[in-house]
Amino acid sequence: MIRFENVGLRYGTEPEVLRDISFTLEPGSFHFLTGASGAGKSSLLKLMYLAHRPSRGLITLFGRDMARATRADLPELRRQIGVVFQDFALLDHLSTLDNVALPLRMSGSPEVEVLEHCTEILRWVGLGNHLHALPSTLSGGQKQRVAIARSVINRPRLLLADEPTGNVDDGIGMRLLYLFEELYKLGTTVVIATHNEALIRRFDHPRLHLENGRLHVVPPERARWA
Ligand SMILES: Nc1ncnc2c1ncn2[C@@H]1O[C@H](COP(=O)(O)OP(=O)(O)OP(=O)(O)O)[C@@H](O)[C@H]1O
Repeated sequence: MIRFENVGLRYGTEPEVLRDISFTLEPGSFHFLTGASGAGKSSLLKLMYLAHRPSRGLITLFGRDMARATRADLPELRRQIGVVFQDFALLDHLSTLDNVALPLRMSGSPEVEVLEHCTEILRWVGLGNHLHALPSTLSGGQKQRVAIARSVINRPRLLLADEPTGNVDDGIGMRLLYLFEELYKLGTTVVIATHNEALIRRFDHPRLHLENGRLHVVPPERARWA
């Protein structure tokens, strides 16, 4: 699904933020991505989403060498990826429901299904009473839930989420993680960056841990009891 070989990333002329990163994510796997603030979690997710180009090394996504991907290839590749970044990237002029519906409408789903699925998922994330609200009228945690609903609505092949439970209480955080867990059970490859150790421990998944610019894969048992 994704393979990194000796990938490095630097911003401008600064020292590398990520160094010699090598790992493979098998299709249908679930990993947490951990590390201290500033360790490079968001940067790594952005490399996976092709929002940054690596300074060196090779990235293979969906079996394709990304060094050969052109700008014109990006939309089709990204359509297969659900993302929740920290800025949520909602479209301000669209309602909650219309934001969530975007991926389905772009893929040509029948409108009856679009409305049914979007309403159902928005109810699940606790926003059933905000279907027609504009993002500017929502709280940070509510916007985050809209972004999460949008990221999972079309069952992407790959789901990347950056601190998806950062602005919600633990009860809603668990609900959101179960949403990702359901997607994983349906075959989606999932990577979730989080600082929330309590939530991580409830799930039996390995973690990708970043420290000093390097990445270590920690198996589930150690991830659980570390
Ligand atoms: N666009 C950018 N330009 C320059 N430096 C950047 C940029 N984005 C991130 N950095 C730097 O790269 C390093 C890693 O940042 P990143 O946001 O990837 O870390 P993080 O692990 O996601 O942090 P947090 O947990 O606080 O969100 C930091 O030192 C940050 O200042």
